[in-house]
Amino acid sequence: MSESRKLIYAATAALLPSCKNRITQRNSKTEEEKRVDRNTDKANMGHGERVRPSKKLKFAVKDDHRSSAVEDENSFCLDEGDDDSRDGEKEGKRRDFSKLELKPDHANRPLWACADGRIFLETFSPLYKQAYDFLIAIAEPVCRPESMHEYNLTPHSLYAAVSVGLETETIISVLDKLSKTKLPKEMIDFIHASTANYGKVLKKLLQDEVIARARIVSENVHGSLGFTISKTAGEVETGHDGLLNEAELAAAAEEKETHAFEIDPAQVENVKQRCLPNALNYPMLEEYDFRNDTVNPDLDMELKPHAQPRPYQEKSLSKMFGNGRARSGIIVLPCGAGKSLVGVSAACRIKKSCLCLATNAVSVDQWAFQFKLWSTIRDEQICRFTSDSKERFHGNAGVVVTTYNMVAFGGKRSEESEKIIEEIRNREWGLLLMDEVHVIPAHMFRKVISITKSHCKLGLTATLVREDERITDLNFLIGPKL
Ligand SMILES: Nc1ncnc2c1ncn2[C@@H]1O[C@H](COP(=O)(O)OP(=O)(O)OP(=O)(O)O)[C@@H](O)[C@H]1O
Repeated sequence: MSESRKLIYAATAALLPSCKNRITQRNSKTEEEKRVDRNTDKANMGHGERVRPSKKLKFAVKDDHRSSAVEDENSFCLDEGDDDSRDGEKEGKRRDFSKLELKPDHANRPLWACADGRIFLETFSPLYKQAYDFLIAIAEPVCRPESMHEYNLTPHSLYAAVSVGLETETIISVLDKLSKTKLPKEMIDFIHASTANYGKVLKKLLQDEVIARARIVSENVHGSLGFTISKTAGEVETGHDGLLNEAELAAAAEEKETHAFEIDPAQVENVKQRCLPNALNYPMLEEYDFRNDTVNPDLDMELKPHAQPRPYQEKSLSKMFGNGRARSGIIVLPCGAGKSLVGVSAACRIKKSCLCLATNAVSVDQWAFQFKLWSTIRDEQICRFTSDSKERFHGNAGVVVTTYNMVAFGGKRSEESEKIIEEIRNREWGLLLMDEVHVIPAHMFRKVISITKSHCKLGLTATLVREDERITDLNFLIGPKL
């Protein structure tokens, strides 16, 4: 794999409840988006009920994770031995806000910020929209009854925030401005702990034997530590700029230096594992510097003029492409919100070969149709690979749409299928586009990820709620929620 693979590390301290097993869902206030929200409420949230995973599910996932290690161990979630009355008592304490110190003008402010990292947003506040945009950038949505929505600060949500250019102090000061109460010290400490080491950990990582061995030393490096150094302008997600003063904006937009080193593609999974909370505890983002990838041929494909991503689709894409590279991760949009256009837009920006994985042959046809509908891809550049359609694209680069099963299948294949799967295995894919990631078990991800070589992985889903215990950590296998 070429040198364009970049790994960006962010230090976090896992002190707060994990984002695992929580619903994440977009919200918006336009009429069109409200319609979409209603669909999602029905589909995912049991008509507006609070949706936390069942205890059974939580335990199953915990067990499943014993070796792959995720932040659940640091979670404030209730212990397995708790009975219902203790659950109720603890929940009661968690919901007791009487100790929070109200600011005099609290009525004008939309947020309640709690010491345990939970944040509640009043949906009737005039500042709702700005606060919503800001919270989506820094926290995980948990649930959204009609008048009060709940969010949670997590290590992953905070490292995603700093990695798109938000400064630690900006996060704290905007939260403070929006909060009805003085920000709890525990929350401030947590934000510092989760973000302080962002971008400063490469040296530390290289002290680890596994990671040091995985490193490829390139000639084009500077400085005694041998990192490649590049400069990018920090970016602030649009939508909450109005809440920041000029100094904060300037700080957030300041030019940033990125230090990087390359690792052996065969070692990617090992390096990721070393960075998990049970080892070095530096959760990782994976980025693809597609503009500087001269090894893989370009795919001549643009969005058609009628393809105009909606603001929330654009927002998801800007999180993925925020710093000029393509960041691996998961985009969560409600049913019917247009995930296909988001996927096609991502492929059109990267302009390299794209492998699109769907759950069944009908979806494969729909994805092939969506590529042709929204992009200028030529018929001979896109093909379907299912048990009924064994197509191959012409030229150096193209899009293959297939199913998870077709790629992961371990049994005997027809000669024709064998040739196609060989091509899929041998090619470097600019983008691995994965539909419906919430229903795909972890072992299937691991298999398709190990069989295929992709620079950027984008998962699409309407919900991150775990459907059953087969699904382990999507953050680890694909990337964080974007
Ligand atoms: N920006 C847009 N402009 C116009 N139409 C759009 C846009 N985005 C999506 N659509 C349309 O909205 C409909 C739903 O899109 P799509 O099937 O991609 O949704 P989805 O998020 O994949 O839904 P599901 O989760 O149900 O599969 C489609 O008819 C699509 O053409």
